[in-house]
Amino acid sequence: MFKEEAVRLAIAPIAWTNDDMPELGGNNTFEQCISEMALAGFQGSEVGNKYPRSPEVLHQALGLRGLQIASAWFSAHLTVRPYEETAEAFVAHRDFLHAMGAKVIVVSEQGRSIQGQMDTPLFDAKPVFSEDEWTLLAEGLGKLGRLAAEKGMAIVYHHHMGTGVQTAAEIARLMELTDPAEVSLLFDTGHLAFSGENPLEVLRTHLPRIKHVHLKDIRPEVVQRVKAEKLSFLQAVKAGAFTVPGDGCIEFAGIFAELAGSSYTGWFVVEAEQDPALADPLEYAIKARKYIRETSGL
Ligand SMILES: O=C1C[C@@H](O)[C@H](O)[C@@H](O)C1=O
Ligand SMILES: [Co+2]
Repeated sequence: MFKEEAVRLAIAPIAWTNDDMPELGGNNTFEQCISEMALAGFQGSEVGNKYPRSPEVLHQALGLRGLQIASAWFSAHLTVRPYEETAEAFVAHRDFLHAMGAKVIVVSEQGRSIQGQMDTPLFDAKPVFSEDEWTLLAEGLGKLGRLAAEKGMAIVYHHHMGTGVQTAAEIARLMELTDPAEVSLLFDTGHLAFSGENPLEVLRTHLPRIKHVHLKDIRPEVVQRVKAEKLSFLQAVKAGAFTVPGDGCIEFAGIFAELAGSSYTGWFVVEAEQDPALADPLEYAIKARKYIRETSGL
């Protein structure tokens, strides 16, 4: 179904140790995490809070297990802080990822984001950007895109629950305001479904700009609870709102077919943050790998 060598499969360390809540999986080591990724049949990883920041040390540990770095998250604050502050942190992040051989840099604007607030209801309080904020975001992302291009890399914007770019309309606005040569898009199935969007429609609308894919599923009964009980994003994650592809309600067969028929090349990253005490990361990684093989042929 997929063209040979077009797509490689990675898995994010967030199922082993959670960057947003380091107490989740606090006992899981870096070595256990990457060994289990390889054991489950993955070729790549994103970067978690327990990963060594020395490219040499990280290369050595990953190389032993046949893994590569696909990318890593970067929090931008373009709408709330001077551009130079974001740019300085971005360049350090870019150079680390470049040394690791990654081609894309995941960027998410965190200005007025509620994703890290434990008690703020997710469906009541997400930021809605003003015209000035949209301008700051679009112009700042354009500049970050040019900084990425200096190293032959691209930025991929991560739409995210609880942020100013969450809905399909907000994604469309951002894509309109930015230059495709400077700003590409990350397609995260789980965040779109959680927000009430149809992931396949968003994929079809923006396919030429998508350069990175996060595969996560949602448990609809938990999403209902999040709305009814006014839970926050972090409480939703702890309650099990996200799971691996095939374990929730998202229809992945159509999504894989659409991507296979396109010119997409790059990584698919299984990214399903759950409490590792409740959802064994190796068991779920194996489950995801099997489902992707059966549904996409990868
Ligand atoms: O890509 C991601 C990175 C995480 O830190 C984030 O909260 C998660 O939901 C996600 O999609
Ligand atoms: Co994601």
